[in-house]
Amino acid sequence: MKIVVDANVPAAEACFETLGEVVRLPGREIDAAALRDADALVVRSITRVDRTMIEAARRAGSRLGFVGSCTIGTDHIDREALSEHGIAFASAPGCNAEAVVDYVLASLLTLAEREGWQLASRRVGIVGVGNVGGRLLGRLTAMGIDCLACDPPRVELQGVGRPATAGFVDLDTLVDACDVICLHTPLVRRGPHATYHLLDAQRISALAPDTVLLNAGRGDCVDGAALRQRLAGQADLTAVLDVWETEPAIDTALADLAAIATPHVAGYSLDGKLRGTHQVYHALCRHLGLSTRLTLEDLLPPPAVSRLALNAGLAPEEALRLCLRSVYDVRRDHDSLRRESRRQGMAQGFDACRAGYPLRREAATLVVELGAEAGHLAPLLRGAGLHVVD
Ligand SMILES: NC(=O)c1ccc[n+]([C@@H]2O[C@H](COP(=O)([O-])OP(=O)(O)OC[C@H]3O[C@@H](n4cnc5c(N)ncnc54)[C@H](O)[C@@H]3O)[C@@H](O)[C@H]2O)c1
Ligand SMILES: O=C(O)[C@H](O)[C@H](O)COP(=O)(O)O
Repeated sequence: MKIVVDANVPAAEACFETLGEVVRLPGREIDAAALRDADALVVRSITRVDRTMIEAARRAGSRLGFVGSCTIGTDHIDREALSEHGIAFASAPGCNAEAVVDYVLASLLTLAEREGWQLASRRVGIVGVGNVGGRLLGRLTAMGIDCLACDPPRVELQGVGRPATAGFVDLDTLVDACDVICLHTPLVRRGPHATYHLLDAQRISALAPDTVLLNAGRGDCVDGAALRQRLAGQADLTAVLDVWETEPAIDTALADLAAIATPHVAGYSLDGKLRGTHQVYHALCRHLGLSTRLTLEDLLPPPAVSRLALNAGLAPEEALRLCLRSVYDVRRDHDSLRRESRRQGMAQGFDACRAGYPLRREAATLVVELGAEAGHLAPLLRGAGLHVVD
């Protein structure tokens, strides 16, 4: 059994060599020829597994029977074509959702520090309330932050056994009423809830001055040219962009105008990536009728920083910023994209930052000890997802 695996999939040998021969290839170079004698393909989101590729592989005699994507997003996969060719598919729902929420909190706390405001004074609008948006809503609400949510497909599906959507609003209401807008929608090109350019030129021009717009869903959900125009012309918005149109050759002018610009790494915690690999390994074992031998715990090392002790003297948001930065500092990712895109050009710099991504863990891996005088920090820190012990 031959399994072709994207070179950026961590722990691929540990997982997939228990099932067959593993062949590693750069994700952007995996094509039909690479699949000629493959039984399974394991990718992340940069390999386009489309009809042309699948049909060319089949014409070349490929016996490909399984495709797995170790990611949440699946817009790079033509699932209809896979199913027509009898190829099983699995993705990794929710795998890196906690990491994306860490990214959002780290970004908002960084902006608040830079611009001199408090997160507690802002109303946050969340668009797309699935694994990522739902966790974000949960953490922000637990932190006492005022939130609005928008998810029309979820509202349509509500009923027995589905999470409540009472209080959800439509997108224009959310855009009107929120100081911070966080996009966590998948890329859907067609249909009643299409998200392609969900934030189009009209909605971008309707954003109130001082709005923070954060996109960690998919780049195509925002009209990048319209956003660039607004940022260049009025300079009254703050953009936090992790995802972009035309990655990795993204709009350099837009990246320069964004307050925080990162190379599609919001979900790049080690925990999130390994969870993605493990979910796909699990699915491939099931597909082959085999039992799994490895648990996620077998793959995860202990965190480099696991404990922090806080005493009196820190304001609540300052304490939270300090704790989150000890697990993840978004400024490092922003700086490395600036540096590498200048050094190597945007497309190569973008991919280099991702391929050489430093070790990052999730907020939940940090234990925060609070001294007797710091007990009042507990609700905010716990709400933000940290493991607090008094
Ligand atoms: N930047 C990153 O590193 C990163 C990491 C993980 C996921 N993502 C992206 O974020 C997306 C969301 O992730 P998730 O795990 O929450 O997915 P999910 O499928 O659990 O949730 C997506 C939610 O968006 C909603 N939605 C769909 N169309 C909508 C619309 N028109 N308006 C409002 N809401 C809409 C869905 O109903 C669903 O509740 C993924 O599809 C992926 O593209 C990016
Ligand atoms: O969809 C996802 O899970 C995320 O966008 C994920 O972080 C993508 O990672 P990549 O495929 O870019 O390595």
